[in-house]
Amino acid sequence: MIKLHDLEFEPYISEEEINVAIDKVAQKLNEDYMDANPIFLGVLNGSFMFATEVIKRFSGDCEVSFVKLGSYEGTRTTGNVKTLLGLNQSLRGRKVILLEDIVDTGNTLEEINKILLKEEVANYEVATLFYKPEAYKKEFNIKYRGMEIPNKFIVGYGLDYDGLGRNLTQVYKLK
Ligand SMILES: O=P(O)(O)OC[C@H]1O[C@H](OP(=O)(O)OP(=O)(O)O)[C@H](O)[C@@H]1O
Ligand code: HPA
Repeated sequence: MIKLHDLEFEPYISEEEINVAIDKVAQKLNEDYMDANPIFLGVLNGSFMFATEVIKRFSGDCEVSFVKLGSYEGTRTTGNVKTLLGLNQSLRGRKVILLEDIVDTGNTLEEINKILLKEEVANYEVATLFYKPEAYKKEFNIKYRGMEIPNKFIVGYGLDYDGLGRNLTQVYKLK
Protein backbone atom coordinates (compact mmCIF):
# COMPACT_ATOMS: atom_id res chain seq x y z
CA MET A 1 0.00 0.00 0.00
CA ILE A 2 1.17 3.57 -0.64
CA LYS A 3 -0.03 7.00 0.44
CA LEU A 4 -0.08 10.02 -1.88
CA HIS A 5 -1.22 13.27 -0.29
CA ASP A 6 -4.29 12.24 1.74
CA LEU A 7 -5.24 9.04 -0.13
CA GLU A 8 -4.17 5.39 0.07
CA PHE A 9 -3.59 3.26 -3.01
CA GLU A 10 -3.06 -0.49 -3.38
CA PRO A 11 -1.07 -2.39 -6.03
CA TYR A 12 -3.22 -3.13 -9.08
CA ILE A 13 -1.32 -3.70 -12.36
CA SER A 14 2.24 -5.03 -12.36
CA GLU A 15 5.13 -3.78 -14.48
CA GLU A 16 5.09 -7.13 -16.33
CA GLU A 17 1.43 -6.73 -17.27
CA ILE A 18 2.08 -3.18 -18.43
CA ASN A 19 4.96 -4.34 -20.61
CA VAL A 20 2.80 -7.06 -22.21
CA ALA A 21 0.15 -4.43 -23.00
CA ILE A 22 2.74 -2.07 -24.52
CA ASP A 23 4.29 -4.89 -26.59
CA LYS A 24 0.85 -5.70 -28.02
CA VAL A 25 0.15 -2.09 -29.03
CA ALA A 26 3.66 -1.59 -30.43
CA GLN A 27 3.46 -4.76 -32.52
CA LYS A 28 0.20 -3.62 -34.14
CA LEU A 29 1.62 -0.15 -34.79
CA ASN A 30 4.67 -1.69 -36.43
CA GLU A 31 2.41 -3.79 -38.67
CA ASP A 32 0.16 -0.89 -39.62
CA TYR A 33 2.64 1.99 -39.94
CA MET A 34 6.02 0.48 -40.82
CA ASP A 35 6.34 2.34 -44.15
CA ALA A 36 4.03 5.27 -43.37
CA ASN A 37 6.42 7.68 -41.64
CA PRO A 38 3.80 8.56 -38.98
CA ILE A 39 3.97 11.31 -36.39
CA PHE A 40 3.54 10.10 -32.84
CA LEU A 41 1.74 12.83 -30.90
CA GLY A 42 2.08 12.35 -27.15
CA VAL A 43 -0.33 14.03 -24.74
CA LEU A 44 1.58 15.43 -21.78
CA ASN A 45 2.00 15.03 -18.93
CA GLY A 46 0.61 11.56 -18.35
CA SER A 47 1.73 9.85 -21.56
CA PHE A 48 5.47 10.39 -21.18
CA MET A 49 6.30 6.83 -20.04
CA PHE A 50 3.95 5.06 -22.46
CA ALA A 51 5.06 7.30 -25.34
CA THR A 52 8.71 6.55 -24.63
CA GLU A 53 8.16 2.80 -24.61
CA VAL A 54 5.97 2.70 -27.74
CA ILE A 55 8.34 4.89 -29.72
CA LYS A 56 11.37 2.80 -28.64
CA ARG A 57 9.61 -0.28 -30.02
CA PHE A 58 8.71 1.29 -33.39
CA SER A 59 11.13 0.19 -36.12
CA GLY A 60 10.15 2.35 -39.11
CA ASP A 61 10.81 6.02 -39.79
CA CYS A 62 8.69 8.29 -37.62
CA GLU A 63 8.52 11.74 -36.07
CA VAL A 64 7.61 12.67 -32.52
CA SER A 65 5.72 15.66 -31.17
CA PHE A 66 3.83 16.56 -28.01
CA VAL A 67 0.90 18.64 -26.82
CA LYS A 68 -0.04 19.30 -23.22
CA LEU A 69 -3.64 19.28 -22.03
CA GLY A 70 -5.05 19.16 -18.52
CA SER A 71 -8.46 18.80 -16.89
CA TYR A 72 -8.16 16.77 -13.67
CA GLU A 73 -8.23 18.10 -10.13
CA GLY A 74 -7.71 15.43 -7.52
CA THR A 75 -9.43 12.26 -8.73
CA ARG A 76 -12.03 13.94 -10.95
CA THR A 77 -12.22 15.70 -14.27
CA THR A 78 -13.29 19.33 -14.12
CA GLY A 79 -14.86 18.79 -17.54
CA ASN A 80 -12.87 21.79 -18.72
CA VAL A 81 -9.95 20.60 -20.84
CA LYS A 82 -7.30 23.30 -21.11
CA THR A 83 -4.68 23.30 -23.85
CA LEU A 84 -1.53 24.19 -21.92
CA LEU A 85 0.92 23.71 -24.81
CA GLY A 86 -0.35 23.46 -28.37
CA LEU A 87 1.16 22.06 -31.54
CA ASN A 88 4.44 23.53 -32.68
CA GLN A 89 4.48 22.04 -36.17
CA SER A 90 2.02 21.53 -38.99
CA LEU A 91 0.44 18.07 -39.20
CA ARG A 92 -1.24 18.74 -42.54
CA GLY A 93 -1.42 15.63 -44.69
CA ARG A 94 0.34 13.48 -42.07
CA LYS A 95 -0.59 10.18 -40.49
CA VAL A 96 -0.91 10.86 -36.78
CA ILE A 97 -0.91 8.40 -33.90
CA LEU A 98 -2.08 10.00 -30.70
CA LEU A 99 -0.41 8.48 -27.64
CA GLU A 100 -2.39 8.62 -24.40
CA ASP A 101 -1.71 7.06 -21.01
CA ILE A 102 -5.45 6.74 -20.38
CA VAL A 103 -8.77 7.37 -22.09
CA ASP A 104 -11.33 7.86 -19.33
CA THR A 105 -14.36 10.11 -20.02
CA GLY A 106 -12.99 11.00 -23.46
CA ASN A 107 -13.14 14.75 -22.76
CA THR A 108 -9.44 15.18 -23.55
CA LEU A 109 -9.76 13.20 -26.75
CA GLU A 110 -12.69 15.34 -27.86
CA GLU A 111 -10.58 18.47 -27.41
CA ILE A 112 -7.70 16.96 -29.37
CA ASN A 113 -10.16 15.96 -32.12
CA LYS A 114 -10.96 19.63 -32.57
CA ILE A 115 -7.28 20.53 -32.83
CA LEU A 116 -6.55 17.78 -35.36
CA LEU A 117 -9.62 18.52 -37.51
CA LYS A 118 -8.29 22.05 -38.03
CA GLU A 119 -4.90 20.63 -38.99
CA GLU A 120 -6.30 18.62 -41.93
CA VAL A 121 -4.27 15.54 -41.09
CA ALA A 122 -4.38 12.63 -43.58
CA ASN A 123 -5.72 10.38 -40.84
CA TYR A 124 -5.30 9.76 -37.18
CA GLU A 125 -5.79 6.98 -34.67
CA VAL A 126 -5.53 6.77 -30.92
CA ALA A 127 -3.22 4.42 -29.02
CA THR A 128 -3.80 4.34 -25.28
CA LEU A 129 -2.24 2.26 -22.55
CA PHE A 130 -5.38 2.21 -20.39
CA TYR A 131 -9.01 2.51 -21.41
CA LYS A 132 -12.08 2.72 -19.14
CA PRO A 133 -15.03 1.48 -21.25
CA GLU A 134 -17.58 2.21 -18.50
CA ALA A 135 -16.52 5.85 -18.32
CA TYR A 136 -15.97 6.58 -22.02
CA LYS A 137 -18.88 8.61 -23.35
CA LYS A 138 -17.68 9.65 -26.81
CA GLU A 139 -18.03 8.29 -30.33
CA PHE A 140 -14.45 8.37 -31.59
CA ASN A 141 -13.07 4.85 -32.07
CA ILE A 142 -9.99 3.97 -30.05
CA LYS A 143 -8.14 1.56 -32.27
CA TYR A 144 -5.13 0.60 -30.15
CA ARG A 145 -5.88 -0.28 -26.52
CA GLY A 146 -3.28 -1.70 -24.19
CA MET A 147 -5.61 -2.70 -21.39
CA GLU A 148 -9.27 -2.18 -20.51
CA ILE A 149 -9.84 -1.39 -16.85
CA PRO A 150 -12.90 -0.77 -14.64
CA ASN A 151 -13.95 2.74 -13.73
CA LYS A 152 -11.54 3.17 -10.82
CA PHE A 153 -9.01 5.94 -10.21
CA ILE A 154 -5.44 4.74 -10.79
CA VAL A 155 -1.94 6.17 -10.39
CA GLY A 156 1.52 5.22 -11.59
CA TYR A 157 3.28 4.79 -14.91
CA GLY A 158 2.76 8.46 -15.78
CA LEU A 159 -0.62 8.87 -14.13
CA ASP A 160 -0.88 11.13 -11.10
CA TYR A 161 -3.00 12.11 -8.17
CA ASP A 162 -2.52 15.87 -7.83
CA GLY A 163 1.00 15.67 -9.24
CA LEU A 164 2.24 12.64 -7.31
CA GLY A 165 2.69 9.04 -8.44
CA ARG A 166 3.82 9.52 -12.04
CA ASN A 167 7.20 7.90 -11.32
CA LEU A 168 5.75 4.62 -10.05
CA THR A 169 6.68 1.74 -12.34
CA GLN A 170 3.52 -0.23 -11.56
CA VAL A 171 -0.07 0.94 -11.30
CA TYR A 172 -2.03 1.37 -8.06
CA LYS A 173 -5.75 1.85 -7.53
CA LEU A 174 -7.56 3.94 -4.97
CA LYS A 175 -8.19 1.86 -1.86
O1 LIG B 1 -10.59 10.88 -20.91
P1 LIG B 1 -10.37 11.94 -19.88
O2 LIG B 1 -11.42 11.87 -18.77
O3 LIG B 1 -10.27 13.32 -20.46
O4 LIG B 1 -9.02 11.59 -19.12
C1 LIG B 1 -7.82 11.34 -19.81
C2 LIG B 1 -6.80 12.41 -19.62
O5 LIG B 1 -6.62 12.66 -18.23
C3 LIG B 1 -5.24 12.68 -17.94
O6 LIG B 1 -4.70 13.96 -18.14
P2 LIG B 1 -4.82 15.16 -17.05
O7 LIG B 1 -5.88 16.11 -17.47
O8 LIG B 1 -4.93 14.57 -15.68
O9 LIG B 1 -3.42 15.87 -17.23
P3 LIG B 1 -1.97 15.20 -17.02
O10 LIG B 1 -1.75 14.27 -18.20
O11 LIG B 1 -1.03 16.33 -17.03
O12 LIG B 1 -2.01 14.45 -15.72
C4 LIG B 1 -4.66 11.70 -18.93
O13 LIG B 1 -3.28 11.92 -19.13
C5 LIG B 1 -5.47 11.93 -20.18
O14 LIG B 1 -4.90 12.92 -21.01
O1 HPA C 1 -7.73 7.08 -13.31
C1 HPA C 1 -7.03 8.09 -13.55
N1 HPA C 1 -5.91 8.35 -12.82
C2 HPA C 1 -5.12 9.44 -13.03
N2 HPA C 1 -5.37 10.32 -13.99
C3 HPA C 1 -6.46 10.12 -14.76
N3 HPA C 1 -6.93 10.86 -15.79
C4 HPA C 1 -8.02 10.27 -16.22
N4 HPA C 1 -8.28 9.14 -15.52
C5 HPA C 1 -7.30 9.03 -14.59
